[in-house]
Amino acid sequence: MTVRCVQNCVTLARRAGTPHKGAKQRKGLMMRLGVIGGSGVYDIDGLEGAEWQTVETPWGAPSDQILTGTLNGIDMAFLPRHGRGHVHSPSDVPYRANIDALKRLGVTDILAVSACGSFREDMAPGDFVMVDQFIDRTRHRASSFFSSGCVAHVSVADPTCGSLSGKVAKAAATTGVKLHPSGTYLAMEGPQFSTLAESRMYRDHWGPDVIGMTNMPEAKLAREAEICYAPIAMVTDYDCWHPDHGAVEVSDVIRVMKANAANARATIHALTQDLSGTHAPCPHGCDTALEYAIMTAPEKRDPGLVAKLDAVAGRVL
Ligand SMILES: CSC[C@H]1O[C@H](OP(=O)(O)O)[C@H](O)[C@@H]1O
Ligand SMILES: Nc1ncnc2[nH]cnc12
Repeated sequence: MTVRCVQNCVTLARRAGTPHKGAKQRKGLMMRLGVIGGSGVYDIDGLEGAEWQTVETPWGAPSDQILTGTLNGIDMAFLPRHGRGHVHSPSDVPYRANIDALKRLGVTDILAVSACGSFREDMAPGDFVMVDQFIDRTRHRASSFFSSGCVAHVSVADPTCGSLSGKVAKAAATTGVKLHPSGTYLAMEGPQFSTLAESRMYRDHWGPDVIGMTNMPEAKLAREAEICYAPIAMVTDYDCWHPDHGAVEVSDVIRVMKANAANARATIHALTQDLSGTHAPCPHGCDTALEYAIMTAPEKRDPGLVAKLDAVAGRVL
């Protein structure tokens, strides 16, 4: 199935209280849970009415088709960040198309699953970290939907949704995995892993807890699209700073990733069992991030760019 410009249809259906087939009956705004699967997580099982949908966006094609359906009565939309078969390098993931496509499908909340290296002895391979801060060292990626012709500035002081992250943490805890409730993720450009000097500098002077290549600009774009975003980072290695572990090898990462992926799937299942299916107004304001963010006067806006922003910013344009 191909979805083109469905934003208005989705919004109208949700406001009219029309539940998605198989979804729980709801009062208020309907939740649709988006899951972005990282390395090792290319699908999720158990969806009722599962269908891989092609979604077109003004920002190009997303990483892959999007798997929709319901899980424990919750509307779901799953997108493998690197595509099935891991075809997109971290620098080339179409981050804007991915977030736009999820928004276009009516996603209100995103659980972002990622592999990461650790800078802390006590964050060991196999542990999960609820990331709540970022240091953005990416350099070659479009990091905003907005630009000249429609300028907007959203706050990313608190770049993740504390409310959704709390629910994800509770779900992850049911799997028995060791969970760290807070952590700072350094987003590097990649695709090479860090040099020893970089790894030591990050660890000794900058203070991040984990390192990965993909959560930026994803988190910033989710905020611009007014979607609650909860990243869960699954530790696969100690990066290269650790005297007992040496360089990061993909073979080691893949071995740990397989166990992590099973725990990620269990977390997603537990999360859907705990959700009501309603997206209550976000207490942190994620879903109103654009309220006062757009600076460009209406008569000065570029109509072409405004048209491209129909899904992510249609609420305020
Ligand atoms: C396979 S290790 C490097 C690779 O894994 C992570 O991807 P994701 O964040 O999508 O799980 C990391 O960021 C790198 O892209
Ligand atoms: N050490 C590391 N650095 C960057 N990305 C990673 N993904 C998994 N391990 C990583």
